Amino acid sequence: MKLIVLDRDGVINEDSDAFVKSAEEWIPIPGSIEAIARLSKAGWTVAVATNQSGLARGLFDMTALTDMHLKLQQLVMEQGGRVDLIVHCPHGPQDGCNCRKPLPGMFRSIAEHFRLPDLKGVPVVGDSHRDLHAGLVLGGSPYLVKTGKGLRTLQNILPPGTQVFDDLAAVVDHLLKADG
Ligand SMILES: O=P(O)(O)OC[C@@H](O)[C@H]1O[C@@H](OP(=O)(O)O)[C@@H](O)[C@@H](O)[C@@H]1O
Ligand SMILES: [Mg+2]
Ligand SMILES: [Zn+2]
Repeated sequence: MKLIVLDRDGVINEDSDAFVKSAEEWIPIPGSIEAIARLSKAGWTVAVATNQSGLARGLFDMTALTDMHLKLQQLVMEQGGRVDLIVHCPHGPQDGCNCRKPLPGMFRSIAEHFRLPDLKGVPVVGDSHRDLHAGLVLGGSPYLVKTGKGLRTLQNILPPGTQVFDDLAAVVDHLLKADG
């Protein structure tokens, strides 16, 4: 199974230090929607794993989050692709959950959803260290993009084997070329 796991804010859509709180604020990064559709059409299964502490912080509610994800799905479907699974951590930093990246809970859920024992070799694309670390626990291959918080993340040591690309579109170009 050709599975990829994407972080959301800063990889698919523009991030904000003020959080992305509504569908109106949810703006795709140029090329990302088309990149997801290209993966889909090439037979890849696309999952998203996103920390959404804004829920715990009371900055937005589940209706707003659902609207953001419907917008994502709609835009990708208009390009002939689809997002197969979106999982989110609704908790805040102090809630002690096991799903908030860098903890691997969401990645375990994704593996279970697709009946996989782990995520060995599955590309995990993020803009923050926590995205890369969470995926590594199950054997994911880390990809850092320079969008979102990526340039900041690049200032510090990256997990061994991390591949760095300008954006999600460049990651997808690389993966589809390797697909042959
Ligand atoms: O990049 P993903 O995981 O898709 O989502 C990140 C967002 O949930 C927010 O995560 C927050 O981190 P804290 O939750 O406050 O540590 C901040 O970094 C916000 O700027 C950011 O929008
Ligand atoms: Mg992010
Ligand atoms: Zn959580």
